[in-house]
Amino acid sequence: MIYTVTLNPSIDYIVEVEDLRLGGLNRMKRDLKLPGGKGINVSRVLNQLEVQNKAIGFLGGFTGRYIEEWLRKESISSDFLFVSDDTRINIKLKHGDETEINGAGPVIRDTEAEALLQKMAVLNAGDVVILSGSVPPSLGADFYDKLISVCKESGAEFVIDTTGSALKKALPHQPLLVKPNHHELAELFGVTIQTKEEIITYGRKLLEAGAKHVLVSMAGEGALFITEQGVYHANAPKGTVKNSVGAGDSMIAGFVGTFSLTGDLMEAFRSGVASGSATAFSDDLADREFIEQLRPLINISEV
Ligand SMILES: Nc1ncnc2c1ncn2[C@@H]1O[C@H](COP(=O)(O)OP(=O)(O)OP(=O)(O)O)[C@@H](O)[C@H]1O
Ligand SMILES: O=P(O)(O)OC[C@@]1(O)O[C@H](CO)[C@@H](O)[C@@H]1O
Repeated sequence: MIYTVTLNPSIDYIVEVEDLRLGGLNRMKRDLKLPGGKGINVSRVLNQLEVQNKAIGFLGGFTGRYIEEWLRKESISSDFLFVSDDTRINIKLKHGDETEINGAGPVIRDTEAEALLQKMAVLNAGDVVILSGSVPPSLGADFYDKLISVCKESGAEFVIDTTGSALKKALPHQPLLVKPNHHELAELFGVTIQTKEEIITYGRKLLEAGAKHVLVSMAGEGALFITEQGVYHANAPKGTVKNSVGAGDSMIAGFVGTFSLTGDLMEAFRSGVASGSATAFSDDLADREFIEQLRPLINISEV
C-alpha cells in the first residue's frame, strides 16, 4: 500500500486578477478553492492513475471538513487525525505571474501528534510512505525524524519531499526517492546552479548521502533522474501553463505510482514528467486522460 502523509494540508485559494495593484482595491477575475497540501495532491493524482493509496495527516475545523468532503467525493481513501485548530488556507495569486502566500499551519497538540504516530502502526514491509510538505511549527522540526523511524521499524520504504535540514537529515535513512527542484537543490548546498552539469554534481551528492533515486525537476526544462545506474534527462512537453501549483507533487505521484505497478524505473520517470506537465497545463491537478496523452511526448536520453 502507498500512504501519503500531509502534516500541513491547505485549502489552496487560487485567485486571478487582471492587474495587481498593491495598496489598492483589486477585483478577482476568477477564483477557485482546491484541496491542497503536497501529500494530498500526490494522493489525488495517484487516484487518477488508479493506484491504491491512503492519505493521512492532520485536518481541522471548517477548512479540514471541506478537504475531507472533497476527498470523499473523489473516492480517495483517507484516515486523517482531526485536530482542534483550523487547517490553513494558502493563497495562490495569479497576476501574469504566480505569487504564493502559504499559512504557517494550525497548532498541533502533543496528544494529537502522538495519535498520528499511533496511526502509523498499520505500516508493513513493502509499503511506501510519501512524506510531503512543510511541518506546522508547533509540531517541532524533528517530526519527520519520528515518522521516518516508524517507517524504518516497520520495513516500509519512504519518499520525502521537503526542504532544508529535514531533507538533509532524512538522506542517511535511504529514501526511495527525493525530488528537489533545481532551486531547492541549490539552496540545500548553499550554491547557485547554472548548468545541467552542476545539477548532476549536486544531485549525485544526494545519492552519496543515501537517497536511492534522485529526481531533479526543472519546470519547463523537464527533469534529470540520477541513480546508481546512470543519469537521464527527460524533456517536458510544450503547452500553455495554467497552474503549476502541484506539478512537483504530480511528478512524485506519477513516478511512485508507476514504479509500484511496473517496477520499471524509466517508465516511472516518464510517467512522473507526464503527470507534472499535465498538471502544469491544467487548472486543477492532472487527470488520467491528459497524463496518457502526454506520456508518448516524453523523450528520455542518457546524459
Ligand atoms: N512550464 C512547464 N511546462 C511543461 N512542464 C512543466 C512546466 N512546469 C512544470 N512542469 C512539469 O512538472 C514537473 C515538476 O515541475 P517543477 O520543477 O516546477 O516542480 P516543483 O517546483 O516541485 O513544482 P511545484 O512546487 O509548483 O509543485 C517538471 O519536471 C515538468 O515535467
Ligand atoms: O507550505 P508547504 O507545505 O511547503 O506547501 C504547501 C503547498 O504550497 O504545496 C502544494 C503544492 O506543491 C500546495 O497544494 C500547497 O498550498
